[in-house]
Amino acid sequence: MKILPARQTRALDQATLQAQRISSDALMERAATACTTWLLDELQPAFTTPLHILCGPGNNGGDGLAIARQLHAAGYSPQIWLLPSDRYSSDFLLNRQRLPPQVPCTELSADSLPALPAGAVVLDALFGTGLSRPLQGLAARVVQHLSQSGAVVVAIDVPSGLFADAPQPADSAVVRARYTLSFELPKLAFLLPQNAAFVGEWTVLPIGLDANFIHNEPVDNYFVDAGFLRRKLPRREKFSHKGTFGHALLLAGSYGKMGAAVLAAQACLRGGVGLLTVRIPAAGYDILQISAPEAMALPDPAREFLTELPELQPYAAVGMGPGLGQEAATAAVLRQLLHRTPHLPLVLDADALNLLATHRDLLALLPPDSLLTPHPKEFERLTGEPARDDYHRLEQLRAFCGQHRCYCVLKGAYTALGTPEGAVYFNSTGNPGMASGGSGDVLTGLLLALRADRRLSPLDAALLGVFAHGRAGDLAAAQTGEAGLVASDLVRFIGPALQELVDG
Ligand SMILES: NC(=O)C1=CN([C@@H]2O[C@H](COP(=O)(O)OP(=O)(O)OC[C@H]3O[C@@H](n4cnc5c(N)ncnc54)[C@H](OP(=O)(O)O)[C@@H]3O)[C@@H](O)[C@H]2O)[C@@H](O)CC1
Ligand SMILES: Nc1ncnc2c1ncn2[C@@H]1O[C@H](COP(=O)(O)OP(=O)(O)O)[C@@H](O)[C@H]1O
Ligand SMILES: [K+]
Repeated sequence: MKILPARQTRALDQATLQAQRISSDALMERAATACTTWLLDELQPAFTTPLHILCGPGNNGGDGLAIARQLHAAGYSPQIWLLPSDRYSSDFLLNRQRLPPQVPCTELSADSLPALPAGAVVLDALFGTGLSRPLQGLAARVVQHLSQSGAVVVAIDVPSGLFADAPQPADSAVVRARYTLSFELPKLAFLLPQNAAFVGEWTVLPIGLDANFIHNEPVDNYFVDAGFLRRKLPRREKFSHKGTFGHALLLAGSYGKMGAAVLAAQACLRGGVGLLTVRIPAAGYDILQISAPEAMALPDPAREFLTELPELQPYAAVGMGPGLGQEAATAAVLRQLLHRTPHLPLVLDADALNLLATHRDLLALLPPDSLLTPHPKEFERLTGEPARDDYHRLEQLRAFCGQHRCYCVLKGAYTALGTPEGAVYFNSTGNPGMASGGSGDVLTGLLLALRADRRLSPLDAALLGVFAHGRAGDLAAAQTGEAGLVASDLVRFIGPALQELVDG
């Protein structure tokens, strides 16, 4: 799915009206119907639940008024609270007129705020994508009142006060929603950790906006769901052989961190690689042979950390990083690797990234289309500059990928994949159960397998790997629970996660 900035959302609105020859109030009615249906199906309030709808002066408020009419028709008793304004949108005014007289409608003021008992349901339809400045005065007072109540807040389109695709000043008043119901496409704001407390659980409700316009509109940001990846992972042909899927080399492990090498190796094998060779320090030889017998071990002459780069000729892709440590001799191995692999697909993670950050001249040696997988701290070391906020970090991601012509997987909830062209793809799978040691090593191994598969472009390999890794986490958590999830569980579910992508 594409992620459209607020200004393009308005153009999409207009394109839909023209393409479908409908009036703007008919589109608003669709949006309201989608929200009302969600409320009745998912929230299932009792007829006695106090239902308050806060309406602003624009089309977001218009949505709120239309939802109120629909809820009234369904037998509920919503109460409307209007934010006074000197200018109302025409569809707001139309829906104000259409409101049955039995629906109570009160103008908000500092002395007239709704009483909100715990358990009341409040629909926040104050401001949506038309927010042009931070909330102040009465609107801010209403938001504060809402935050202090124990009400269940459902934001319509966007929590009021939250910009859909830009940061707001610290301490701005923003609605803290339990649920956010957004139309057609997700907003960038929903995907950033700094907004989690405002957005709550978000859902995208399809309202039939013009697919043609969406298809043709250039964007910087994408949300990757299963539909987005349909048919990107080819099935294994009947007469394929292990050479078809590539021979990967993994450089990983150090004394005390051999498990990282094992996890990455197992994940690479489950990722469908044709052959895997693992370069581990000598002390890891038995450990690897016993825990990943399908992999070939190529022990380093040194016992505890890597000191020598093996011959690279046989390999289709090289991964380096998990459990590596940051010894000077290992940095020298990374340097040799970068010098000798101008055209070999590379996956770099963990200490390989930390070594890049401390030996910054190495960054210039990165072969084009290299794939880096930092978590936010590793990314900060790579850029050498702390991000001001999550939006700034995204700009750093675009700049970094552009400057070094690389793909960079910035890990976390909604992992963000940056491309050399400056696009960012947000992943939709995964869960907090994956926030435990070793999950990243599994990702590295899986990505290495997909980069060794010459059938896949660098972008598709990265998208598929990140998605399947998170999906494996979701499948695993369904059995283990989130707290009980460990990285080896991810390995067990890589196969099923990839198979889902093949089967579509
Ligand atoms: N395509 C779609 O997805 C569809 C979208 N639909 C709905 O339309 C919504 C967008 O509607 P919208 O453009 O009328 O903007 P909205 O957010 O209601 O507010 C604008 C008004 O608020 C004012 N204002 C702004 N900031 C302010 C502030 N801080 N403090 C005070 N005032 C402030 C602003 O005034 P101004 O900035 O001009 O001074 C203007 O009067 C969208 O979120 C969705 O709910 C659906 O109905 C159909 C399909
Ligand atoms: N809250 C979360 N939701 C979804 N995925 C998560 C979450 N927390 C962590 N992950 C995923 O788990 C992995 C953790 O990687 P990393 O931080 O490198 O761990 P480690 O170094 O311990 O292996 C990443 O792929 C990340 O996207
Ligand atoms: K809103």
